[in-house]
Amino acid sequence: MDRNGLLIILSSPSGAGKSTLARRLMDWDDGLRFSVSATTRSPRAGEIDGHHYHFTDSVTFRDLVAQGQMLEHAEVFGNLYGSPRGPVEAAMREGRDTLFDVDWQGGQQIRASALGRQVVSIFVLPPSMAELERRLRARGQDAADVIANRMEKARDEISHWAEYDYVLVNDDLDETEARLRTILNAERLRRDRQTGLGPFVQSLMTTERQQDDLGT
Ligand SMILES: Nc1nc2c(ncn2[C@@H]2O[C@H](COP(=O)(O)OP(=O)(O)O)[C@@H](O)[C@H]2O)c(=O)[nH]1
Ligand SMILES: Nc1ncnc2c1ncn2[C@@H]1O[C@H](COP(=O)(O)OP(=O)(O)O)[C@@H](O)[C@H]1O
Repeated sequence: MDRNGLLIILSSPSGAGKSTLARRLMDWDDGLRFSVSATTRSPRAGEIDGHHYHFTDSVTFRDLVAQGQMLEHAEVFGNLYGSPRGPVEAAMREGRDTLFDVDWQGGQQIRASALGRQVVSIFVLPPSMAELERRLRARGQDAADVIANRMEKARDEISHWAEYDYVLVNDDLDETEARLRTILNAERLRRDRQTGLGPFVQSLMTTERQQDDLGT
């Protein structure tokens, strides 16, 4: 395929809504591939191994890193997280766009490696810190100390907002999803302009020249 797959990075402080938004984007567009991360964190209730994350132990995780099998990796909230390289490279060969749910460290590493591809990075902000905490509690997945730790780290994550191409305040979920779709549609047009339109434009210009040659 001659189309270049986009690398789409979604980051936010924990609880701002990026997993929810990522899921909605995947439901909207079945051409998009989600990069399933590996992590040493324990599964939450309802999380499926191989779907939400590849759950693993730290020895295995470090082996994968040593073998160069991680496109990027980082320690977040005391656990290791990383994006396996193989599925991303396969998606790129197929010309498919890949969506990453990673923290700011992952974002920086993907931008730096980039695999020669167009990178689109999006940072999601909560409408307020009080609403962020309310969402973490309402999610009902984490113990009080885990939530406190995530709130403490939220400002560090937010401090990296300016490194991103787009910054969205996730107040109304439908509205934020609509904005994400707009971003994806526009970035795909930009990609097609760069990679797919050259021969077409060339053919238009050649047609015109042939008409000139016939004196029309
Ligand atoms: N660098 C990096 N960060 C990741 C990866 N997967 C998840 N994260 C980040 O790790 C943080 C914690 O993720 P998680 O434990 O699922 O908690 P949640 O964000 O509150 O749902 C989030 O900021 C994720 O974006 C990854 O593969 N690499
Ligand atoms: N715009 C929104 N308004 C209200 N609740 C939201 C919104 N976006 C997400 N949520 C809820 O907030 C909680 C945290 O969202 P989640 O997607 O798990 O965040 P993250 O992946 O960034 O940690 C979930 O319970 C989710 O349903």
